[in-house]
Amino acid sequence: MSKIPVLEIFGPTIQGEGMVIGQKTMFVRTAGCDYSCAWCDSSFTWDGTGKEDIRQMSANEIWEELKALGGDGFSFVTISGGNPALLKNISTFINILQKNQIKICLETQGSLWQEWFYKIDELTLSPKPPSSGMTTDFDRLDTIIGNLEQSERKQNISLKVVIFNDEDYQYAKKVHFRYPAIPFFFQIGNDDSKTSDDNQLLEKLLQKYEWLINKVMFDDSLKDVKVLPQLHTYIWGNKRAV
Ligand SMILES: C[S@@+](CC[C@H](N)C(=O)[O-])C[C@H]1O[C@@H](n2cnc3c(N)ncnc32)[C@H](O)[C@@H]1O
Ligand SMILES: Nc1nc2[nH]cc(C(=O)O)c2c(=O)[nH]1
Ligand code: SF4
Ligand SMILES: [Mg+2]
Repeated sequence: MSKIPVLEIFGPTIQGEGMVIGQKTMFVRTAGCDYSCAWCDSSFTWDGTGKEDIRQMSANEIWEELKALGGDGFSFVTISGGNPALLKNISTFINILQKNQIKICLETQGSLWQEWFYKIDELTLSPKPPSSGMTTDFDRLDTIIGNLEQSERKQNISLKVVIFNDEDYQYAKKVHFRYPAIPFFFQIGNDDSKTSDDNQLLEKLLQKYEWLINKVMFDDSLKDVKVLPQLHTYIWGNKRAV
């Protein structure tokens, strides 16, 4: 059976971001990304620094490890990366989760399509703003969102754009107005994702969160949007695998 490159399996924890923030979940983090965002908080998945920790695992081995870690205490698994959408064979893992009545959440930037997206219960598309240094291929994103909308999966997807500055904010608005029917989340960016000084980080993130809330509050062109922090960083700072 074909293998999946896995960097982290952890949980139970809470989903710290986006459409199901607060949800109790297990996490599976795959290796490899087709992007290289300037501020990526999981750059060990693609910059070579996590290379030694990559495990080539079968879908069944991942499932067994999730059960060993989470026991009977979970019904939700979040797949993130890197970009899990690089991996066609995740479908075998998804089938195992579905067979076991586990709800599935996926984090991806929306640069690549996979047929197994149809099986994701909470699919977060997170196109990247200018500060990332990446360029969004909007034709690709149109195709992904179009496919899911046509298959009546609209209620299973959301858009989440990370904001570091005014230019990112303008980009986020452009994305929201392009897909007005898709639930939209602004997420505050963490520009210090390596520090271990939790108190200083928290203070900084709270200030930035307030800055972003104020922008949205006084922006009449934005009505039906949500503004969120990365909740897990407020609790555990930049700690990995939480
Ligand atoms: C590490 S990425 C992995 C999934 C996928 N590659 C993506 O970017 O959507 C998971 C989420 O973390 C967000 N993220 C990455 N670095 C961040 C940072 N420094 N501050 C806030 N959010 C960040 C991404 O935008 C994405 O929504
Ligand atoms: N608790 C927690 N919530 C998260 N939401 C998205 C994450 C990610 O790195 O994709 C993440 C993560 O790493 N931890
Ligand atoms: S797309 Fe996601 S994993 Fe890839 S570099 Fe950007 S934030 Fe990191
Ligand atoms: Mg993260």
